Amino acid sequence: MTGPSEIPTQKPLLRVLAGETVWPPPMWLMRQAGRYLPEYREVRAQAGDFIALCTAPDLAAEVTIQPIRRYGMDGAILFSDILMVPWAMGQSLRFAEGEGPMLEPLRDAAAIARLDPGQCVVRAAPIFETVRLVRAELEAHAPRTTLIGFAGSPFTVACYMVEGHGSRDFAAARGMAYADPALFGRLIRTLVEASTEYLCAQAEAGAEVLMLFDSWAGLLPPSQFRRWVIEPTAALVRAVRKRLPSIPIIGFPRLAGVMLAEYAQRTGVQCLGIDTSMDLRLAAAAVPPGIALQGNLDPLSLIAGGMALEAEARSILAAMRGRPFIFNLGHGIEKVTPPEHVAALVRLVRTG
Ligand SMILES: Cc1c2[nH]c(c1CCC(=O)O)Cc1[nH]c(c(CCC(=O)O)c1C)Cc1[nH]c(c(CCC(=O)O)c1C)Cc1[nH]c(c(C)c1CCC(=O)O)C2
Repeated sequence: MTGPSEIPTQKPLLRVLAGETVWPPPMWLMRQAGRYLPEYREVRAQAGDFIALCTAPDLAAEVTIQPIRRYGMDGAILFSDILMVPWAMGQSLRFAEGEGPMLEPLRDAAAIARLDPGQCVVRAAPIFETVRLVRAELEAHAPRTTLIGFAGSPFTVACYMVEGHGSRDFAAARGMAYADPALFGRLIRTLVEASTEYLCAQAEAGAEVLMLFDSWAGLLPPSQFRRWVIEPTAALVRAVRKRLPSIPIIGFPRLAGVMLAEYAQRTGVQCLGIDTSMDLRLAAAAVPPGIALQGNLDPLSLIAGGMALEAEARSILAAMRGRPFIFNLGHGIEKVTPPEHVAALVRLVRTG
């Protein structure tokens, strides 16, 4: 006899995160809502700037759903940005056309002390409303699609907060971590605290999975990687789990290389996002077998389409057959990607 609590969830992405092998694998694409879609550009123009779009629940919910409507993806990722946490703690932020994000850089103790982590979930309230709207829409029209909430990992978000903008090496942030580890540590702890509340609020509003984007983890040598990536991520995962014991968490420590195994063993995540540089078979051999993998098609192959795309996608499927796996890109989709190439990829993956 199977009681109601033992009936397995039917959502393929949640089954994989529970450690099951599902084939063909569930799929979604990082940055699947974005400028390569004409329907996104239309809503974006209507919203005005990017922050206005992230904080307008109707519009943010609409763009979150667009790739589900068009492609029937197994995962819908909340439309927002990792820099909404610093914004919600009071750091000034704007997205300048062609320049990416611009923040008022945090360079000293006074600037870090002015951050208000307690304000984070208050100012981010419209984002949780977006989560509620998307979840209701998915339950009504796409009941097999899983809603993914997210935050940046403390280290990557701290990189932008200290530097004030994107960078190839985040020298100011990494320099602070060496020169004044107590100060950098205070910023990291503030981010762990605010991100815990922020992620729990997304889950309470209806997010079924949480993902941590650590785009710049790979900049750190091993000792620093343990201190600023593994330890804060483990603390964040523990704090979220204390409140929400069963929520699956995907960690994405981009360019972690050989540190991936230690990240998998020590952070407590159920699934690892794998970047384009990593061999999937080596990643699978390096991590505990119950941990699902997600990735790692090169977004450039999706721009090219045709035989190049087909060969890359098939080699990923061959490497991952027989283990818990979620098909994805290894990095966000590029804005020049032809939408019909995404459709071709979905057809290919769906036929396994
Ligand atoms: C580092 C980082 C950021 N944001 C994010 C990361 C981690 C992943 C990565 O490494 O790419 C994560 C992110 N950003 C966005 C999402 C939404 C969900 C999704 O579809 O994946 C997610 C999960 C929307 C966005 N975030 C941003 C856009 C483009 C804004 C626009 O439409 O003008 C989108 C759709 C802006 C953004 N936001 C950020 C940058 C560097 C930029 C500028 C780059 C660009 O312009 O493409 C910070």
